[in-house]
Amino acid sequence: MAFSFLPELVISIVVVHVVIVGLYYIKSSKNPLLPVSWPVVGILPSMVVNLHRLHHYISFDLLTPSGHSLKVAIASIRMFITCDPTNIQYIFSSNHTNYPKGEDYAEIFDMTRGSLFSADGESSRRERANYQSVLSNPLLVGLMTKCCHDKVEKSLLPFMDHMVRTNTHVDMNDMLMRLVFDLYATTIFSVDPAYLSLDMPSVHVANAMDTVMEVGFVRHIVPAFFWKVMRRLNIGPERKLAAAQAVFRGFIMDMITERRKKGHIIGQEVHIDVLSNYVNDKNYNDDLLQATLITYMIAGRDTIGTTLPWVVYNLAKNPHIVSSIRNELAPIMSRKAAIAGAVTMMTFEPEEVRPLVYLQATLLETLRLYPPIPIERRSVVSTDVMPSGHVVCAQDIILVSIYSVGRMESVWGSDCLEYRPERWLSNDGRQLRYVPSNKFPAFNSGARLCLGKDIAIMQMKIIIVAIVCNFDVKMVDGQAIDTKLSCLLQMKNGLKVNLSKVQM
Ligand code: HEM
Repeated sequence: MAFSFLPELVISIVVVHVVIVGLYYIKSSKNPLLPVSWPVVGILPSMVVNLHRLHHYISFDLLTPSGHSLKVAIASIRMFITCDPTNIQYIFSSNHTNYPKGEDYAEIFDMTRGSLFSADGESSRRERANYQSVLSNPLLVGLMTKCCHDKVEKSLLPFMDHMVRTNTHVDMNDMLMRLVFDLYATTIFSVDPAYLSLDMPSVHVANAMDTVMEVGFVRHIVPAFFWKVMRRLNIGPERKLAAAQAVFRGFIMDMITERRKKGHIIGQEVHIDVLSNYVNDKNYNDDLLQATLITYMIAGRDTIGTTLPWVVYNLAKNPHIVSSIRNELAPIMSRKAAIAGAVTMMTFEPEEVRPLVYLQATLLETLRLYPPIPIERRSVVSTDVMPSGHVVCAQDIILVSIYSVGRMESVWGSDCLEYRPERWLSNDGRQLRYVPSNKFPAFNSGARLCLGKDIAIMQMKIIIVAIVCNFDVKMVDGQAIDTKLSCLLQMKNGLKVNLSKVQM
């Protein structure tokens, strides 16, 4: 009892220590942005000073000057940070069994414990096989693309049209996040929460998902002892996380309960959603079922929902790329117009968008510069030597900066910081160039490669062509486009745009 305040006292002492060292560091350093490793706290002060530009700091202040890989300490945590493609190949493919996600990872993302998201070894192979079989079922894939097409036609385009008619500017980040949440709730549970509708309902479950990723990020960078103490005391970010987890879990549990009550048949139709593959499977108890469905929501909603606003942002900044996409669409549009006559707005079917290589190059270029999962974390089982010559020791943490790989001059050339979809195309512009996943790890690399890549590309194509073909998008002046501190590369303050209709 007498020591019940001890954890808070320890936290306070450490926070004060870090702040004093940080202030001293800013005052004494000629350039406070340059990293210095301090005794006890390591690079923590320089990282704290640079948190607002973390990914740039990792890429250009840490990795570029050190030849793309370095060992650092953040307080008591030993880390090896890399973006070197030969190391990536080694970590994710050639010697991947020595670099699992690890127990720390499962603790950080405790909501997903047991599911593929945080599993390693045999259980990850078993779970991965199940996900693979669900996500390659042609009926489900068909449903996912059809549902995307329907959502675009019935929710997205009417919403955007309304914004034009009422001359209201739109937060594209918010709008697309709502759309993608609806899309994934519909394909996973056959329930459409209609987050994207004119009355703009509260998006508390989507907000809770964002909080999970924001506090997950804090758990990555502070020593486990601190966040566990905060969790126990239910203070600070951990208090926020506990509330968010309750909302997210509550939503998932409601979906499961509802399905168990109503069964698989609605009217004459049998559900072919994700939930129907698991709900009667005896290998999935309630906890594992919940964790699995949470993983599906995160895998689809977080990634596509994070990427789409960056696509729109880059298109708004590059009108010549919008023209190139429209040129690629022109033959399909005139064919459709000849059949349907004059239409006010157009949508596109999966078969129509599949061959559009310039559009695909635009999506890949966005993922190169703005990967929704900017950092991958792995642990080290036993001491080993990386291809770059660095020795990593058991218990070290490995951070692979996917964000940095996309901005490496040695991989992408001297124009690596330019947004240029053409770099993905063959000389005649008709085919996509192959880039191995260790040089383009936005969809991960090796044994744990993303299982939803093709679905994601198809859905993003359907959504982006509908926007590009029907609307002109102009960014509202004077806004700072920034990223959140999160495990995802989400926009911090949204993306405000003005819309106008393209005359068909
Ligand atoms: C822009 C879209 C997407 C991107 C950039 C992306 C990227 C990634 C990345 C980086 C990972 C590895 C994550 C980790 O190490 O934990 C991953 C894993 C995974 N993704 Fe995606 N993803 C996208 C969309 C999707 C979609 C739409 C689905 C399914 C509907 C999906 C299903 C999965 C699954 C099941 C895994 C786990 C694979 C494993 O751990 O073995 N992804 N994805």
